[in-house]
Amino acid sequence: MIRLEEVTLRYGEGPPVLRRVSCHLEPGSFHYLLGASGAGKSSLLKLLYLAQTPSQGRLSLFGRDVAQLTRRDRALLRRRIGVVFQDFRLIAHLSAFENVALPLRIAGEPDARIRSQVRELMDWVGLREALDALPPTLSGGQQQRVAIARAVIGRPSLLLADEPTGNVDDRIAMRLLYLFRELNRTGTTVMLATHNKSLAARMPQPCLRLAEGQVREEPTEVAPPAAETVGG
Ligand SMILES: Nc1ncnc2c1ncn2[C@@H]1O[C@H](COP(=O)(O)OP(=O)(O)OP(=O)(O)O)[C@@H](O)[C@H]1O
Repeated sequence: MIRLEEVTLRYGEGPPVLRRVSCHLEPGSFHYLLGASGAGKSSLLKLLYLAQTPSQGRLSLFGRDVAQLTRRDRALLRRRIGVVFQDFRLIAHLSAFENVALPLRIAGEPDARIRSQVRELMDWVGLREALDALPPTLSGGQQQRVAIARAVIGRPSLLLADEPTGNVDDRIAMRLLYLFRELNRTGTTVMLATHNKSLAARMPQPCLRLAEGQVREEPTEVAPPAAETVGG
């Protein structure tokens, strides 16, 4: 699904953000991408959604060397990737409903199916009341959930999410993790960049850690069971 071979990424003349990174992620896998602020998590995700190209080395997605893709191939491949951007990138003049519906409209789904699927998903992420709202009128956490719904509604082959639970409380964050896990169980490969190690530990999955330009696998942490309440 994702193969990096000796991939180096640098911006302009700056120091390398990734240094000769090699790794291979199987189709259907689910990884957390961990690392300190500035370690390069967003940069790695940008490579994977084809917003950056490796300065050196080879990146393959869905079995294709991305350096060999035509513009049309890149566009087609991107349609198979759902992305949750750190800054959401919602379309300000479209309602929350229409933002989420967008991938289905592009895919030419019939109106009735779009209506029912968007409503069901917006219910799940707790935004039933916000269907008609314009993104700038929503809170950061609500916008983040619209962005997540838009990224997953088309059941992408690959979901890349950059800090997708950064703006919501723990209860909603867990609900979103369940959503990602369900998507993964039906075949989507998931990579989720997060600072929130304790949340990740509550739904353990293999971890990749970025540090000093290198990616390494890290043992999966498991959260201790919640303390029992007195008298409960
Ligand atoms: N467009 C850019 N031009 C130049 N340097 C950049 C650019 N984007 C990122 N960088 C640099 O690359 C490094 C990695 O940044 P990146 O945003 O990938 O880290 P991150 O791990 O996602 O951080 P955070 O957790 O704070 O989002 C940083 O030193 C950053 O300054």
